[in-house]
Amino acid sequence: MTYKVLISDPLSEDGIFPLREAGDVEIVLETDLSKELLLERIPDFDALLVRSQTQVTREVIEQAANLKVIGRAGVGVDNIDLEAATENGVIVVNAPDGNTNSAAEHTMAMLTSLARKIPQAFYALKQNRWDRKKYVGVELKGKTLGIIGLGRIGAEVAARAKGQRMNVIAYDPFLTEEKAENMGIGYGTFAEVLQAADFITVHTPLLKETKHIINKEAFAMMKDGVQIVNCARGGIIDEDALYNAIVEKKVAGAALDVFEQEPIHHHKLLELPEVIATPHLGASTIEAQKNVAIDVSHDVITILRGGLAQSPVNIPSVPQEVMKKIEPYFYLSEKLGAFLARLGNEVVEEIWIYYAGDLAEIEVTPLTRNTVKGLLKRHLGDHVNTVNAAFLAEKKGITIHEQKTSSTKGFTNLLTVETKSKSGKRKVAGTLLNGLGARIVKVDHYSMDVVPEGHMVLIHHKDQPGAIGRVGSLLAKNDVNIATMQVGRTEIGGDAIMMLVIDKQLEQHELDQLQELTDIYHATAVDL
Ligand SMILES: NC(=O)c1ccc[n+]([C@@H]2O[C@H](COP(=O)([O-])OP(=O)(O)OC[C@H]3O[C@@H](n4cnc5c(N)ncnc54)[C@H](O)[C@@H]3O)[C@@H](O)[C@H]2O)c1
Ligand SMILES: O=C(O)[C@H](O)COP(=O)(O)O
Repeated sequence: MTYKVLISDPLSEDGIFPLREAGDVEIVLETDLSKELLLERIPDFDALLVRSQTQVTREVIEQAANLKVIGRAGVGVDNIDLEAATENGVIVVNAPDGNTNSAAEHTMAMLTSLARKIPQAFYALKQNRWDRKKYVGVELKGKTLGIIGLGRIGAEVAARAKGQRMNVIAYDPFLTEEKAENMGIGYGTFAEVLQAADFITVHTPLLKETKHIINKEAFAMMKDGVQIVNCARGGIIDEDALYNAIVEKKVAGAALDVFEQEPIHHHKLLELPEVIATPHLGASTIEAQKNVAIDVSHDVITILRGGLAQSPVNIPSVPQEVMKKIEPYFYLSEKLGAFLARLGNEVVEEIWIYYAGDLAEIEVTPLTRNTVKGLLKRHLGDHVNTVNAAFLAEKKGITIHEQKTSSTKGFTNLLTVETKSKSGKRKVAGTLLNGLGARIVKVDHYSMDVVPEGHMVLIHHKDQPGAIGRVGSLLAKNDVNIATMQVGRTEIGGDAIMMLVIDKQLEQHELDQLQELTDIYHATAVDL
């Protein structure tokens, strides 16, 4: 199988070597695609790799019939419609660490340039103006830097600003006084940081809650002559409010790497001499581009080959050590879900997934999603995956319960899946036998020992002499070879089940014939 990967923004050639070296990946490099061309091309691709330029809208995602993964070689995913990706089962991955250092260094470069008016002085010099009086700056030493958003980049900026002997004060919803103290910086509320700072730098993502957090009211709280840096996202600062605050001399200067609409043309903020700017260059270093391209390429290949991503954005990430523990149960969980889906045609209303033994000791949410995926796939097809399984179940009105129990029934690990529909409950349980792989060990209240794969027939019958023979003869007459057979009963002469593994898929008329046999109540074909 060859996976087709479209790279639609410029990515480091040195960084995409994992894709180049993969024998099962075909890369198509087409940057600067118009919206129309992207829509035309996208249905052919299994993966899309972007930076911040390509707008991966709902329309693009819905058009992308084969798309499994969108890789963002960088941090911000505001150019990707995450909701649409999740709904359509497309995994989004990013490279959150690879450009942190570059973005922090760029912020410091902007801060220093702002304080010393370096770009303005350089521009004057280029125009043959030797103007030493006009470009007198201020020192950073002893000034207070207010940081809004103390994540990866904010924290790196804080460390560097301390090196410049600045006082640092920060606000972040996850920052406590104690944490700030350990980092050797001050802690403040949003308002306190704005009030205390000589320079303010923002390092939050652009979210509903952070859109225009630096607005008219925020500027009013700041010191007169404050200087602002934004190397995070346009839209965190209200550009109109910033423009007015500069014109009114409330703000002495601003350094902007990002804008509300990019790319910008003839932006009014650039007409102000107090504003310096770069065209979204925070992550534009050889090192950062190589790092993010490597990280995202690895994740994209892993996902295409059915593995779990290191940095997923629209599904919770699973730490490596947890992944190692749950991976062996992945196959079993999906097969149990799929088995139950084929047991009946009733509308499932609720699903319970019980984890016992070794399974009760580990993080099981990914297994729950995988079980639900197995269950939904019968009717929803390959469109269902671990990203959208829970979402689709909810849409279909299925409530999912996940529970850890101590009831192992003598197994070292036991995964039990139960569904409830109007006509009652159905149950299947499975285990992973050391060295022998997955087994179904219970169907409803009957004990079993069956490998969950291939073509199976589950037959409910009356425990009577001859019932098994009649089934065997009929299948033989239809040239159906039986690979294995298991029989379970509750009491002698009572209800019983046969579970047959056969070498071919049964036709409907063969199933009908089985059901017509004496003492046979019902036969269900389960093809896994
Ligand atoms: N200019 C560039 O080229 C460039 C490069 C890399 C990253 N970025 C951008 O920089 C920003 C930060 O990236 P990061 O990797 O540090 O992200 P991060 O997720 O590590 O940190 C973001 C922090 O913002 C905090 N936050 C969220 N809402 C907040 C609020 N209302 N007030 C205060 N803090 C809030 C979060 O708690 C988190 O700690 C992102 O917007 C990212 O897209 C830009
Ligand atoms: O969010 C990011 O990683 C930065 O804004 C970098 O964006 P870019 O990859 O388009 O330079």
